[in-house]
Amino acid sequence: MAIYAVGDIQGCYENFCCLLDEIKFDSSNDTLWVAGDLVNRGPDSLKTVRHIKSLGKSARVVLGNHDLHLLAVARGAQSRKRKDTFGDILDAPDVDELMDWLRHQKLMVRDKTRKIVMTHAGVPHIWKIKQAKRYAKEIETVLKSDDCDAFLKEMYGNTPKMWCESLAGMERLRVITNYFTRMRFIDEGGVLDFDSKLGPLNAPPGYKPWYAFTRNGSSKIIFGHWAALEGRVSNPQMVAVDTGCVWGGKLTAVNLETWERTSCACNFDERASKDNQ
Ligand SMILES: Nc1ncnc2c1ncn2[C@@H]1O[C@H](COP(=O)(O)OP(=O)(O)OP(=O)(O)OP(=O)(O)OC[C@H]2O[C@@H](n3cnc4c(N)ncnc43)[C@H](O)[C@@H]2O)[C@@H](O)[C@H]1O
Repeated sequence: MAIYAVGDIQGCYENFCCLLDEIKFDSSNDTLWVAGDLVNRGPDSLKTVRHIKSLGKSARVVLGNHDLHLLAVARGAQSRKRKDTFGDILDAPDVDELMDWLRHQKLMVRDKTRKIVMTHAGVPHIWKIKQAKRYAKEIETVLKSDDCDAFLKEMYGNTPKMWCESLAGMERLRVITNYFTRMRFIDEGGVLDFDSKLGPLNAPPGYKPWYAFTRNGSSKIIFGHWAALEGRVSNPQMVAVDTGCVWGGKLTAVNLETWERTSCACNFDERASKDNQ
């Protein structure tokens, strides 16, 4: 009865299968926490989503920025970008079923007994875990509702850059989405930076990696999103699981009881494939 967390798969289906074999994942006994960005940039988004969906209750999934972007494109709220590689999903006969499943996934999952939470990008120090769970629910609720398309259309953008409890409507939903799915560097007051995607030593002046701020409480936070971290963070309370599979790195699973890491080297490099075009 093991629990594993896996980082950004981004359509690297072969590596995903290799990793499941490597950890001897048994869906009738084990649980897989999937830290978001199931799709895009990699070669097999369709197979990846179908497989994770087929795991049923054995998989607990949070949505990443690429998953939300796929939903927006599939539902006609946004146009497809040149670099998007999820055309296999858009053309699939079961696209509606898959997208319906996707929009019913979470922004944050929590195991209160084990004191573990997972979101795609992290949880800012300005929010307590209980508060964050409430904000995640606001997005989950709108995704499942008839307002889903209106939300996906207005979701894009970098403003507001900072949380304020009095925010309402789309501004509130957009900033919550950005903390959960796009955050890397923030400042003491919680202002988000959207420019730097490099490693933690490249913080813009006045900013730090979100996980470097002290937070109260003992919950461990599992997150993906930030490939340049290569799965390493300075704070033992945080567990980074994006090891840049789609960028020529590895796909990693972390056992959430023993904290042992298992990785499969990638056989696809998005950067190399771009260079060869
Ligand atoms: N509310 C919203 N507003 C706006 N857009 C929204 C949105 N919601 C969803 N989106 C969508 O989000 C998508 C992402 O946009 P982008 O931000 O353009 O996507 P990206 O560069 O591929 O970043 P990614 O999120 O994949 O991060 P990663 O760390 O893996 O990769 C980042 C970089 O790190 C580099 N990298 C990887 N490994 C590294 C390493 N080991 N060392 C250094 N750099 C590394 C890579 O080369 C890469 O350039 C777009 O489709 C956009 O439409």
